[in-house]
Amino acid sequence: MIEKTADAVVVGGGLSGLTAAYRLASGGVDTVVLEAGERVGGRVWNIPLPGGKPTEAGAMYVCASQHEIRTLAAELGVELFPSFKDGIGVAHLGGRRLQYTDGLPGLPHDPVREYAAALRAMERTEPGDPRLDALDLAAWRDEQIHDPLARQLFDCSVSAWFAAPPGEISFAYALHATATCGGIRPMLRDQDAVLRFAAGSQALPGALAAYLGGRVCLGEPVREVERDDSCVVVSTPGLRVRARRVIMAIGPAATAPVAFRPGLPRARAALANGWVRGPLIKTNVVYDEPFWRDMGLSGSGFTDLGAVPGFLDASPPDGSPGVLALTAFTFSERYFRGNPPAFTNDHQVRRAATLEALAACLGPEAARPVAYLETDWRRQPYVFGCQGGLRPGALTAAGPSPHAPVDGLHWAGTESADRWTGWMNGAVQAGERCAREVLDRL
Ligand SMILES: Cc1cc2nc3c(=O)[nH]c(=O)nc-3n(C[C@H](O)[C@H](O)[C@H](O)COP(=O)(O)OP(=O)(O)OC[C@H]3O[C@@H](n4cnc5c(N)ncnc54)[C@H](O)[C@@H]3O)c2cc1C
Repeated sequence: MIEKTADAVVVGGGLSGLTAAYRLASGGVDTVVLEAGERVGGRVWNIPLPGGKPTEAGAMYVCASQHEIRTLAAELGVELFPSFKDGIGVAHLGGRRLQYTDGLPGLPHDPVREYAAALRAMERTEPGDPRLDALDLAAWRDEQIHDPLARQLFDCSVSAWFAAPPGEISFAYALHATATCGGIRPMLRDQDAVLRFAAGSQALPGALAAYLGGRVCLGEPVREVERDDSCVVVSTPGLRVRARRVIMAIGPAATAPVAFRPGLPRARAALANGWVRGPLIKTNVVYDEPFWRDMGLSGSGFTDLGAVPGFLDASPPDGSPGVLALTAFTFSERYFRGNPPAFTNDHQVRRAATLEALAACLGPEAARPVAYLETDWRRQPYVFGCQGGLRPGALTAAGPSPHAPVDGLHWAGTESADRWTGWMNGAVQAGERCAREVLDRL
């Protein structure tokens, strides 16, 4: 067993942990980062396209009002560029292919109005009433929305925000999470024009890790966190680090395999027990070129064709090769509809259904990619799914300040963010908040 000492140890080398460690190390604090996997970045992960340019297996885009991540990227010289969005979008709904330039294409007015009214009602609801935490999002939806198409539009939106079934997410948690993004409509408006990282999003954790150098230890899964009055001892199978402060930069679900002595603080235990993991598969479909642009199409759209809820142009900045990125919500009823039971677990079946749906939107060329790259986030060790959220009751059980430091333990990770929780920006903001907490106390 190797023994080390440090002023601060950071558990988790995702964007949040690395941001915290970067701010601490820049402030002269002796810091060690312990990352379970063999790479940094966690849910931010570049994979190669044919020819070698990077694309993203996980998080990809940044919104204009996400100041924390944009400031950090600028500070480290990591370039962002406006994602391609010119041209016409395509929807495939109810067996019809519809084109649109703005809003919701050719859908009947009444369901769209009912959907929009529900979003406004959600925005107007004051959080804080504990009764709202007893409700799940699907129950609230059924109280507010009666038209089946309007319910489907609502489910599409909330699936994208939480990557989890509406029936499992607390309504109060949904209010909290969307409020951290400035509210529902500002959050949706912000996604009209997004930015992407020119060298793939993992360039940002890569730049942080390059600054930190030997302070980052890979392949070190933390199994035990022991604390007493004077210090905290963090152990992996081969390494023990004694420090004055620990930043846990892992999500609530990721704390389950870690033994805390004394036990996990009550509020954090409530979050860990109540966390719903986002079961999601991300796919990048690669073509020699973005052929849809020559057809005047933006390469973005949405469908009710099961395998492809939505897609967007994720080509590199020079537009070569052409890439369509899409996320499949493996929990959704729409995902299963019309597909065989093996669908979620059979790569070939998923590939065929995905290409068929893209061809229905963008024409037969979409069925002839040069590569089809899938990342199943249900199966990534140490990450525990995509965004996710809290089950009914968990927010109340966790109390008013679940992320407050306890006995030398600090809580980072995007799930603890005050701004844009669930997003990369939240990871950066929570990392910076924790670094300030530690700097104030050392
Ligand atoms: C498919 C997908 C698409 C997404 N798209 C976007 C997007 O377009 N824009 C956006 O802003 N966000 C997006 N997100 C969300 C974004 O990726 C996350 O909000 C952000 O990366 C979270 O960073 P984090 O550091 O908080 O957590 P993580 O990235 O989960 O990092 C935690 C790290 O801790 C490590 N770890 C876990 N347990 C231990 C342990 N016991 N010991 C040591 N290390 C441990 C993990 O290996 C991991 O590296 C997406 C996520 C996914 C999966």
